[in-house]
Amino acid sequence: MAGGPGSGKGTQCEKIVAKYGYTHLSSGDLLRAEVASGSERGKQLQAIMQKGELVPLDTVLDMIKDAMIAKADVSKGYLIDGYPREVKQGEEFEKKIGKPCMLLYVDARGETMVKRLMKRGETSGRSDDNEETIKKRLDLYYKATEPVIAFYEGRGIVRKVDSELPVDEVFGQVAKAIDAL
Ligand SMILES: Nc1ncnc2c1ncn2[C@H]1C[C@H](O)[C@@H](COP(=O)(O)OP(=O)(O)OP(=O)(O)O)O1
Ligand SMILES: Nc1ncnc2c1ncn2[C@H]1C[C@H](O)[C@@H](COP(=O)(O)O)O1
Ligand SMILES: [Mg+2]
Repeated sequence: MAGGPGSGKGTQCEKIVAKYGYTHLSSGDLLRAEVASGSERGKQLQAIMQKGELVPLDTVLDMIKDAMIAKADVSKGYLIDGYPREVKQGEEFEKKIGKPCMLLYVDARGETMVKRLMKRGETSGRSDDNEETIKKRLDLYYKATEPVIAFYEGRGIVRKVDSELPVDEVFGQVAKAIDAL
């Protein structure tokens, strides 16, 4: 699952899990759980996320790998949200874990994403849902993460959905892409 901050990745993942039963792993959620644990590593991660920067590749890949292994016996398939955030992360995933069968690209305009995150910030409790950090996350998305989409387009596995539409209509496009797998 790829898309900018606030594009609707988490929203669509919830609906995918409800319909298809895949194991949803969100790199952001895994990192926030580590922060919430109060560990020393969590404190370092919090400082990075608060600035809208990316945490080190090894940290996030190890967390995803451990979470995948923990569900290996029961999983019908994995839905990974928020990873890869840069091309190098995609390459390392393939070396250490395997090749993805599809990249769902949740596409929304920058202005839409900012509006959604400012609104979400009223209730989310996420320390990175503030104007300054949102701007940094968006800039980093365009610089580091958009090239990931081009990388997988070269493999023919990108399916783009229009996340300017209402949630259920976006999900209609998502379901069509998954059903064609
Ligand atoms: N299609 C949509 N139309 C209107 N609002 C939407 C739509 N999809 C999501 N939202 C709302 C729900 C949230 O309050 C907010 C951000 O959605 P969310 O799914 O949390 O984004 P995300 O997971 O891509 O962001 P992040 O990368 O910050 O975690 O926008
Ligand atoms: N794949 C990732 N690599 C580095 N840093 C990450 C990754 N996924 C999440 N993060 C950090 C940086 C993000 O701004 C925050 C929040 O992630 P989100 O997907 O928006 O919940 O976590
Ligand atoms: Mg999310």
